[in-house]
Amino acid sequence: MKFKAPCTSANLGVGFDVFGLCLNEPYDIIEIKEDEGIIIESDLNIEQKKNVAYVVAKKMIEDFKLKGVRIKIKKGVKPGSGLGSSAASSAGTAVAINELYNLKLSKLELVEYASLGEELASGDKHYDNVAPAIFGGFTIIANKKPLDIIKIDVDLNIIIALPDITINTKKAREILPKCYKLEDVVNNLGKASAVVYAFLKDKERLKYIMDDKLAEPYRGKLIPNYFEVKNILKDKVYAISISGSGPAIIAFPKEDCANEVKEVLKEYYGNVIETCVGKGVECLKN
Ligand SMILES: Nc1ncnc2c1ncn2[C@@H]1O[C@H](COP(=O)(O)OP(=O)(O)O)[C@@H](O)[C@H]1O
Ligand SMILES: N[C@@H](CCOP(=O)(O)O)C(=O)O
Repeated sequence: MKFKAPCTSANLGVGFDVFGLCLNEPYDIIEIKEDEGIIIESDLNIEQKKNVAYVVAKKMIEDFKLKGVRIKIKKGVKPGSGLGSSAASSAGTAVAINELYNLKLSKLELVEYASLGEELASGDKHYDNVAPAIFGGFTIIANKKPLDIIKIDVDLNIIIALPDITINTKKAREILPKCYKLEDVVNNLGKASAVVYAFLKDKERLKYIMDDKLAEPYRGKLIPNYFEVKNILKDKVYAISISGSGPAIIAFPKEDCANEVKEVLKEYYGNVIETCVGKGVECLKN
């Protein structure tokens, strides 16, 4: 069987560890078949037990007493880009094993299995990439225990800039403060609520994505020219922000400004991807 496992953009500015958006591309291609034990082949230069796909497969095989799997992963985006590269492989593996062995797990259960990969990759069980990778669309982690995810279908043009540096999510989490000022927390609460409304009814209010006080002030400095580019583009986009922990930047261009936004991002960062909202992991071949 063959699956498309999409990249995702977490946080969307003010929704740290809560908001996530599935992208139509880039994506991993995951091929799976029955085998003895666990065999992971990937184009990453890491031993198989360090591959997020391994920990997800191991737990599912133990829990359901399965024979085993051979999984081949072709990466669509390099790890440490801020586009949920590890989540794409984790989510793709969970969905692929579910389909191969006809386990009939719910999406919430699949997100729980996939989150084991995120724990390995970033040292923290954050669900904001694996949730949209499995559900598609825009997702909200409403509660972690028990896990409750809200999915909203959205339709938006997206431009991603991929600066040519790597930011390790684990390290980008470690540089964040352990305590915040109440006014900063209140700022994000109000604006995150408005972003949900924006996705449902009023795109103009996506502008609140751009006012994050919890992560961007600390992480923006790690991305060359980030604040300058954000300032140049702020009136040509509904919103622009760091994607996940960066360095990728996600922009939602206004309808008549897409080319201009693309050109500015190209000029600063070279590598630009135009895409739209994705549907989550999809089976390409049975
Ligand atoms: N299948 C995989 N795909 C991507 N990264 C993986 C995979 N397996 C293990 N990793 C590890 O996960 C880490 C990348 O995760 P992270 O820094 O969160 O980047 P990203 O935001 O791209 O997921 C790297 O240390 C990488 O080696
Ligand atoms: N909420 C997480 C999201 C990390 O996303 P990634 O794509 O950079 O792995 C965080 O901001 O740490």
